Amino acid sequence: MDSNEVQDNQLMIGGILATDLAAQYGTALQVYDISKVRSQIHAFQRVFRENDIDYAVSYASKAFACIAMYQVLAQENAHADVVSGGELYTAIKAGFPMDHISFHGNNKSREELEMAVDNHVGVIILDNFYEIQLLSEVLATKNETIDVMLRVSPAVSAHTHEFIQTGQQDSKFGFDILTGQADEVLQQVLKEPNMNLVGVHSHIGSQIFETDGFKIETEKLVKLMQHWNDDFGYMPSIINVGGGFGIKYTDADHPIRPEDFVQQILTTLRHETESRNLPLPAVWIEPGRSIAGPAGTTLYTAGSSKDIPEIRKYVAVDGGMGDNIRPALYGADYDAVVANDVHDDNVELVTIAGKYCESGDILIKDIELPVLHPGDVIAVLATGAYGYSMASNYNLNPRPAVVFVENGKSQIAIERETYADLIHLDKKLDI
Ligand SMILES: Cc1ncc(COP(=O)(O)O)c(C=O)c1O
Ligand SMILES: N[C@@H](CCCC[NH3+])C(=O)O
Repeated sequence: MDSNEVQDNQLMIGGILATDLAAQYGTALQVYDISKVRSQIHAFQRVFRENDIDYAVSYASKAFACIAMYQVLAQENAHADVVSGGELYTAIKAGFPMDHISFHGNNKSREELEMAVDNHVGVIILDNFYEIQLLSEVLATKNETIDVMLRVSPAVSAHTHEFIQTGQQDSKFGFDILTGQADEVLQQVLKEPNMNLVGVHSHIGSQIFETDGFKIETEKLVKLMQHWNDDFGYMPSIINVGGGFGIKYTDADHPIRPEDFVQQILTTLRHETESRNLPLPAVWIEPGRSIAGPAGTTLYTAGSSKDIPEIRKYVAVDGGMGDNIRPALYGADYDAVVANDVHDDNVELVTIAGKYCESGDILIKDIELPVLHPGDVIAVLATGAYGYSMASNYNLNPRPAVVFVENGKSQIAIERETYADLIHLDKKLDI
């Protein structure tokens, strides 16, 4: 952990004592140090500028989105990709510039497409043939035109958990290159009178540590550009390489910096386009985890414990799989500190369990922490991506509050759900 974040053995987040945040807002609490969000966006933007390549840093909303997050993204001139009417609605309510939105999804509904067209989103990323038919009808009815990209599946198997691989040939996303679907869709879309094809998209997966997959992906996209130009007279002006840059969760992870993945992609792109005598396209990226993940910390309060001699000591916290499903879903590992006692020689091996009625509700298995007492604040680190955004109300537990901190100031971004919120859609039976 960054030593600047510890003062007098106390964890600081964005210049504020974590224990003060816990006391002020309660736990479980999702905290974002917004300066980290900003600086990662800047780092991505800098790489493009240094390489003199036209770009968009399009944050993948699915990692974590709320009105305040879209406001920060807009302040930093980032784009955003949305994958649902709900994400689009939230961006609209935040006043996010619609021309900076890319609309993704492998089964967009007619209503979602109408919403995207009515709000003039920047680009719709087409994923399947049915969607083209729907969008074509929507555009004709409304007499509108829109920019589109084609999502292709490049047959790159990234080295990551199989649940979060997406670029392999056997994937539900995008048009397959190898079987000729990508060529077929290209010809179809070029004939669509109301669609303006601006580029090609692919995404190979998430939490990737090796650069090889991105290099192969870029080579394949350039090869596809050349093939489309030679055989169909179409040259994409944008290639969107998706996201997936891996981050450090524990000391076992040794990722390169997220912006260094982009440098590798740009170096490959320049080499490939020059050797084929092709124009350099603009490059769009869609980082989610690398922007939101390291900026997030979840604060919990330690409660009960159960010591099974010679077997394991469990310490339970006031959250768990409802606010972070990743350990249960992917076997994901996290690191944690005791916010009110970061460095202490008196440590013990414990397992941090959640409060949900599920044996698999374990946040961290076997971690050495200073001896815990009820009331201690445990901070689980790097929880900013796919934590709150995948949260549930399992066991009818309210979802935590989300707080943004920066330069010593904190502000609620999402209120803690109340019990009343939990039942606000319920109807009493009258039969
Ligand atoms: C199409 C697309 N773009 C971007 C992302 C963001 O990926 P990550 O959060 O790993 O950067 C995802 C998620 O895997 C995705 O499916
Ligand atoms: N939810 C996944 C990533 C999903 C990526 C979406 N395409 C995770 O937590 O790692």
